[in-house]
Formats: sequence, structure tokens, C-alpha cells
Amino acid sequence: SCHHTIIPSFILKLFSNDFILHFLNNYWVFSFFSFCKPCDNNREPELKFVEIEGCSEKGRWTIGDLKMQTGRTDVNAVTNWNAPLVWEGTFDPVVIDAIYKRLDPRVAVMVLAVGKYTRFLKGFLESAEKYFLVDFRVTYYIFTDNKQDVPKIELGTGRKITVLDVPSATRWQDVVLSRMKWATIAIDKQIRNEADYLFMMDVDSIFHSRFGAESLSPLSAVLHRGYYKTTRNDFPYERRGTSKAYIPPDEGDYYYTAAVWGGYLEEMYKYCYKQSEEDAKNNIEAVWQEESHLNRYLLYNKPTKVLSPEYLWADYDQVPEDIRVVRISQLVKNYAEVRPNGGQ
Ligand SMILES: CC(=O)N[C@H]1[C@@H](OP(=O)(O)OP(=O)(O)OC[C@H]2O[C@@H](n3ccc(=O)[nH]c3=O)[C@H](O)[C@@H]2O)O[C@H](CO)[C@H](O)[C@@H]1O
Ligand SMILES: [Mn+2]
Repeated sequence: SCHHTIIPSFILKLFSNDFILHFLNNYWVFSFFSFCKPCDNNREPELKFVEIEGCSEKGRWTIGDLKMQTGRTDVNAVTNWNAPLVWEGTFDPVVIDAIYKRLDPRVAVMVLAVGKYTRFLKGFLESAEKYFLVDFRVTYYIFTDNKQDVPKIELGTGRKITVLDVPSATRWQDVVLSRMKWATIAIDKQIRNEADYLFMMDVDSIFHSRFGAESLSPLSAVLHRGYYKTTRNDFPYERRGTSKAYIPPDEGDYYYTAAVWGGYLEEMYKYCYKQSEEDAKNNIEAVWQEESHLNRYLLYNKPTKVLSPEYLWADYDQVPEDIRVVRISQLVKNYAEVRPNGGQ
């Protein structure tokens, strides 16, 4: 039902920089602003402005649907550069999905499944179909050296799988580092034209609960579950000045995991790929491979959304009280058995 109460016109900035909601001529109106999509090579801001009014179409919501969130007092829900820090209880899932649905974004999920890691694809894909951006358009880009082991999975409407070839590797470190390279190349060749938002994820993961549009932003990073309660001196940043991933002592906001990233990502991957190539030339490998480069990138290019460790937990660890929902969790695996060069 529509609401026709007269409310003085005002602008309410909600959740992210991506849209505003305001009251105009007795209607709630959404306005989307979207900048620097993956197709904008030179990052010239492309202002996309969509205005919608009225009440009753599909994907639309009314004021009655807005549940006031009580928020969270036990955790920090905003960064010190004023970006949302997303926790269960700080957003309304129905409202935020409906808002992003207006854009009907195309979402790309890139995963590497090299060597024995193809065994994780079935669980990853099946659980993603249940919980990851349900009702949104999603393409899974699977980078593998082993096409015939990619399982056939039943997908929802608007969702598909694209398989891309990558070479086999003899060191797991090379696979992890190569993510930046394959991502950069595939985005450039193909994905840029096919997707608005990109995710890169570890394939040895299972979705257990809703992972929705609250995760979308130009640059979304996930707090590493092991370091969200420690001080920055305990972050495992690259501390050797000879590596391009170097972060000086007394700098750093958070330690982010490399196992889930979202956003436009193109610039980030290009940067990290270049940095890791420089390191290789200088015969140095960053302490946590691409994770180290990504952490350095994010120190100087702040994420527009930070996602709590709900967005990547691990079956290795107990779930503490502040993690009210585990949305996706890394599996316990036998490192020595699954990796080409064993655990080390
Ligand atoms: C939770 C977390 O922080 N995860 C990070 C941690 O991961 P993990 O210890 O979980 O590393 P991992 O073995 O899962 O490797 C990361 C990903 O690379 C792919 N892969 C790896 C090896 C292989 O032989 N074949 C293959 O396909 C696969 O998609 C896998 O999920 O450390 C890695 C190496 O620094 C990465 O930074 C991961 O993101
Ligand atoms: Mn992993």
C-alpha cells in the first residue's frame, strides 16, 4: 500500500554511497549513483541516475516494510573513514535487497579450482545457489586446469557458470599468487563487459546463511576472523621493506582476508598483480602472498564497505558471541593432501 502522508522533503543517506532515498511529492524516491564500474578503464566517473517513484511494482517496498534496526552496541558498525562495517542486525535484509534489485546488477564470482581443489566446487556452488545473492544475476567464473572435473550444478534463473582454463602449478603459493594475474586478464578480456560487481572467493568454502546485497559496494573487504580483535601490531602484514607489500609499523586499519573480496576490483587486481611481479623480479614473495598485497592496497585505498567476519568464518574456529550468523565458512582440509607441494 502507498503512503501519502505529507512529510517535509529531506534526503536520507542510507547504508552506502551507492544510493539515496528521499521524499518527494508524497512519494519515496530512490536515486542510484554509480561510479567507476569495471568498464570504466580510466575511472572517469560515470554518473548513472535512476529515479523511481510509486509503490507497488515488483522489487519495490513501502515505508511499512522498513523495520527500524536497533543496531548493535557490542560491535563497531562504522569505520573511522565513515564506511559501513556490516554486521547482522545493522541492516534490513529485505529492504537492502529490494534497493539493489532496482539496479539489477550482474554479479561475477571468480574462483580458482586448480589441481585437487576441484573437489570443493560442488559444495561451494550448491550452497551459493542457496544463499548467495538469491534472485540476483550471478555468473560463476571457474578458473581451472581440470575442466572435466567441474560438476554439473542446477542453477537458478539468471545464473550461469563459465569455465576458464589456467595452467597447473607445482606450488600452492603460485596458485594463490596467480589469482591476481588471472583475474586481471579475465576482467580485461571478458568479465568487464559481463558484470557490474565482482567477487573473488576461496573455493574451499561453504555458504551457510544469507550473503546478500548488503555486501555490494565499489570496494568491499572482509575482516580476517583471526585479527578483528587484536591490535594492529599483531596483524601479519608484510614487514620487510624489500617487498612491495610492505606496511610500516604503526600503520594499518584492519587485517583483511584474501578469501572473499567484492566490488569493481579491476584496479585493485591490476595494482596487486604489478606489485607481485615486481617482488618476483626481486626474488621476494610476500609473507601471505596476494593477501599481503591486497592489505597494502586497502591501507591506501580505503574500502567503501567493510564486512564483518560473518562474511568469512572457518570451521577450524569456535563461533564467538559477536558472530551472530556465519554466512560462509572455510572447510577444514588436509593441507598436505590437497596441495601440490604439501602443507608448507
Ligand atoms: C581464510 C584466508 O585468509 N584464506 C587465505 C589463506 O588461505 P587458505 O589457507 O585457505 O588457502 P587455500 O589453500 O584455500 O588457497 C586459496 C585458494 O586458492 C585456490 N587454490 C589453492 C591451491 C591449489 O592448489 N589450488 C587452488 O585452486 C583455491 O581457490 C583456494 O581456495 O591463505 C592463502 C594464501 O596466502 C590466501 O591468502 C587465502 O585467501
Ligand atoms: Mn581457503
